[in-house]
Amino acid sequence: MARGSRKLLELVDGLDLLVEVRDARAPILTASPFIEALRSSKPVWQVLTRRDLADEAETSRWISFFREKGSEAWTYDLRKDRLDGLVKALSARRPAHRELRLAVMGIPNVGKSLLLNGLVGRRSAVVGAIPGVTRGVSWFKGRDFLVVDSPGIADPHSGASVHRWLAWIGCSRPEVIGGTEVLALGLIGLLRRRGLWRLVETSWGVGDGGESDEALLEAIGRRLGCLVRGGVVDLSQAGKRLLDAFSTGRLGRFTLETPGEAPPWRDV
Ligand SMILES: Nc1nc2c(ncn2[C@@H]2O[C@H](COP(=O)(O)OP(=O)(O)OP(=O)(O)O)[C@@H](O)[C@H]2O)c(=O)[nH]1
Repeated sequence: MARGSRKLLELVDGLDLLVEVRDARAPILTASPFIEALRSSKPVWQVLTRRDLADEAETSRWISFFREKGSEAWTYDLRKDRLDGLVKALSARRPAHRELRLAVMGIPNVGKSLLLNGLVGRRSAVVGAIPGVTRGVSWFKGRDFLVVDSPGIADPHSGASVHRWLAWIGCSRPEVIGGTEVLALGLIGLLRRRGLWRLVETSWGVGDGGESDEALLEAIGRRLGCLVRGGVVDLSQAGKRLLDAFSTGRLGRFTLETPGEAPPWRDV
């Protein structure tokens, strides 16, 4: 087991609550199996980040889905929203004689740091060791709660398909699954299969006329001026521009999973 996960596991006993961060555009894909295993021993609340990048109606469905399963659930644009609702709900859980102790957890790059900052304000208010709770971790003080800093935990057992989907939404690096161009071609296939090509067409005016994925990547490169000497398209640069624009929401909002339906990345 990775050192970070082991440390967290030791910590969990001393915590009252876990706040799991997931990406609103793919809440099942970005779940952490490590946290799932702790669900029977600790309450787990969900925070779906990147509300601003996901389809609004789908996000409402996901929030209802989690609440129906008995978990508190919230969604935020962590770059802009105030976290008043979540902070109030956490404060209401404060035990009588001490602060509530919680951890913000999740896979890498889902927004844990921004959430922690939003919960505790400026991060300077570090609290010392808490008796009976593992040493060597940092605690930050919120209004009625203490939050422990924790590393991102990637699932060590997840396969190439999961990494590919995570990379498409910016939660894994392209190098992990074969490089920018391969990843971009895979994304083009996904956009076409799922009726999302309209995002590219609306933003960049590149239509899908039934040509190959490679030809579409070349058309994007040409449209964006990703050219090398002799007017040849730099496919790697074109792929990077497509991946960046999709994952950061510059092509528009999307959600890749629907509650109650089998996650699409399982079959690919
Ligand atoms: N648009 C948007 N971007 C977000 C949101 N939440 C996080 N981000 C962006 O996502 C990136 C990762 O956010 P972090 O808070 O660093 O994520 P993390 O989970 O702490 O990352 P690790 O430390 O790598 O595990 C940053 O570029 C954030 O600005 C959100 O709600 N909306």
